[in-house]
Amino acid sequence: MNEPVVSLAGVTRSFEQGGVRIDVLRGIDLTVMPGEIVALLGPSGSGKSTMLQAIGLLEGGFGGSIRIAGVEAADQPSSGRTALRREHIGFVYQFHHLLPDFNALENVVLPQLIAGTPREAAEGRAGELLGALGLAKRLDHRPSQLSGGEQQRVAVARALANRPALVLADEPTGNLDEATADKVLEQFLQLVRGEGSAALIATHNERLALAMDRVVRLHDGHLS
Ligand SMILES: Nc1ncnc2c1ncn2[C@@H]1O[C@H](COP(=O)(O)OP(=O)(O)OP(=O)(O)O)[C@@H](O)[C@H]1O
Repeated sequence: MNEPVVSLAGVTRSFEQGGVRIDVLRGIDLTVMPGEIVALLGPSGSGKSTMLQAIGLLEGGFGGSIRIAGVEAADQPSSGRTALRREHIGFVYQFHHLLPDFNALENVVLPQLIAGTPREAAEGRAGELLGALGLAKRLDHRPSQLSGGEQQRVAVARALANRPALVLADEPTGNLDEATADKVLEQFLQLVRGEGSAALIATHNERLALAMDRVVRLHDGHLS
């Protein structure tokens, strides 16, 4: 049987603010299988970003078990968690976080070079991904020379560049107008499906969530 790309068991996270403790995640269980696209819904402040940070191994402070590709993150030293993240996970945020001094192609090439891909292959892959997202004529544009929707599409290509088994997306179209958001999300889903990656996508948009394979809801620190 296939191994889950991520499995969470009893994941907890609390924050202390001004002497008050807030239990944001109170025992999250979730399994995502290879290629599965899951929508993460929940009201503002329910902990969607916190949950994605847990899975992305970007921060500590979480209780419970987080397994990425079968490996228990808590058993790993910091270098092991970084390696797990680099090897298996791609991120798309609400804001693109592209490097402003590099053009679209370079922004997608760079993470591949860091991962050890030869330049020619990295450029070929970046060109293909950006082409699939309709950006073939924008390769040499810097982020400031791109529209918001185009910037997010470059961020999508960058997230997929190293062929991650899992893409984590935190409101990836949250700062776009509705029509652009729909289009970008549709292209994002199509590309992720084509690549065979799994994805966990936090969104407020119930309608867009229905285009995904499964919907999970975060409420009062629990998933349903
Ligand atoms: N570093 C922190 N210190 C204290 N409290 C925090 C911290 N990070 C998050 N929180 C709190 O945890 C709760 C969940 O925040 P989170 O950003 O995960 O929610 P969200 O569901 O992603 O919200 P939104 O949909 O508005 O982006 C919020 O009440 C927030 O104030």
